[in-house]
Amino acid sequence: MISDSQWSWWSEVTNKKDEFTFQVLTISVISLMAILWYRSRKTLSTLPPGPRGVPVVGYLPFLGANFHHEFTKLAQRYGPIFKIHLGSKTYIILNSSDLAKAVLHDQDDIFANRDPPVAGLVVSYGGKDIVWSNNNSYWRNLRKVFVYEVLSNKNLDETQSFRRGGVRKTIKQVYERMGTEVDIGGIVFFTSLSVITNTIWGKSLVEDEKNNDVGVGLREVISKIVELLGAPNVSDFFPVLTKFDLQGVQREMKRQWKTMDRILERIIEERLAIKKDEAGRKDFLQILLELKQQNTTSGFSMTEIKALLMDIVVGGTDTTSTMAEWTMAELLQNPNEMKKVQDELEQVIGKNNIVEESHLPKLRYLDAVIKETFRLHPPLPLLIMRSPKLHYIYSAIKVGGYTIPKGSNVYLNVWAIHRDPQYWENPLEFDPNRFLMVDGRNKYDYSGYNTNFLPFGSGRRGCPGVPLGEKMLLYLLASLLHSFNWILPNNKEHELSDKFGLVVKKRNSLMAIPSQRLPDKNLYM
Ligand code: HEM
Repeated sequence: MISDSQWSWWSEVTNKKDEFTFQVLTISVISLMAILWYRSRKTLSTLPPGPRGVPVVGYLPFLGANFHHEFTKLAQRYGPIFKIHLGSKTYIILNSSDLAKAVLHDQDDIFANRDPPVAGLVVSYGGKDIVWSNNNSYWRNLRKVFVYEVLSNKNLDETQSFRRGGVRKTIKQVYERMGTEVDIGGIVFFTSLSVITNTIWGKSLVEDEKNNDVGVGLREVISKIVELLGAPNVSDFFPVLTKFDLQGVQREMKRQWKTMDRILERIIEERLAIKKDEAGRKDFLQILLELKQQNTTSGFSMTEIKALLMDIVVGGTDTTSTMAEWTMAELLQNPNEMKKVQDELEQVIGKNNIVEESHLPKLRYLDAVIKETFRLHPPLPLLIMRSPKLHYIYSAIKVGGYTIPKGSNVYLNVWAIHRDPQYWENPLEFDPNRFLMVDGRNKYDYSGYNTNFLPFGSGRRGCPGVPLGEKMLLYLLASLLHSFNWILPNNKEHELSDKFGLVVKKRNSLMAIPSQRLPDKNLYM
């Protein structure tokens, strides 16, 4: 038998061991908690700086209506990257070319999601289009088809005559109004709409007599859609309030979407009723319907076709016409530049000829003027908001040495980058020479490869409509400037202030008076 005394050493050791284990455990837990606390503090301390707001609403009450100006002022105080709380959401605002590169190029895949506004979801059939889909296989497929099968060089060449029709019609209309004040925004909008709809479905709603009222209505619908997409909406800042639709944005967008949807359905139905061999030359709609019938992986459903058409009509019309208006406004403000552009047109095209798309690659100075206008007035000054992919953990995403908090949205302040004296000498001066070729090479194109200049964004979410947008803009402006001389009305002050929205426009419409420039009046018919 073993006596109690024999066991006492064991019980002593065990007790001591327990005590030891307990101590080790306690130290481990405390250390672990300290490490976690330190790490969480470290993470917090690496969040970008930013203005303090008030509880619940954050910085909302202090932010003026022109977001791009406000963000630029805040960047001057807090530096090129700052965070801001608006309602229940956190936004990270990037204001430098290096930071743009970090997001658009170095971590492009991570930052290629969207956080669609309520209005965006309504107009895109619940996020079924390219603009508002997340970075997933559905979006990749839709975008691939759009870029390679719809907007290919071959298709753009084949649809050239449709665009020509739209522009020639405008020249005739302006000719009939020579000597009177013309609303430049109005005419360039109708022309862009006519050119876009011509390119998509071969005939223009604006020109077609039978559909005249539809053409006029369409302008209102598109303008309203773009306005609603850019309107600050309480439901976007406080998603829990979405069902109450306090400002009625969702309700109004549904109304506009229904009108557009009816128009698109009618056009598709009309097209389907025509036998394939009677449809004539291929426009975008024909290409999409044929892709649908092919039943391949790139085949489309009818909803996807409508969502894509919506992207093209809404995404292509307002941006292009806004840019055409800004360019005309800058040229009227800078008569020397206007003269240089018109001299070039005379040299390349001649006064006894009209502009054709084949002339466009030779119009170097006009191209530089348009790029300089894009620099000073990027139509989407904050691009379209990006969101980091959801599965990235809290501390994984870093930009400029700061942590991008989970669930935050990222705005790229292109407006600030385009006016930053670090990249642009005398940034507020209108000087197209910055965009002229040096040693046969142009430092800037629309790809956004050089992140000092990003009017179309860049990377995998950059604008896929560049080839069409660029062509339309050059063709339309070259035609208006070659056919007419333009002066400002005496009684109106000419100023270049802007008004924020998804597409930033001139605050006051540009009015100008055209006069005949070409000797032969047949060149206007
Ligand atoms: C002057 C003309 C235009 C300008 C300034 C412009 C500008 C832009 C910008 C800044 C973006 C966002 C890029 C980003 O988030 O990085 C964008 C996206 C987009 N644009 Fe354009 N755009 C123009 C014309 C067009 C045209 C003509 C089309 C259609 C034919 C078009 C279709 C789209 C689409 C579908 C997207 C969404 C891309 C995506 O999310 O993957 N755009 N555009």
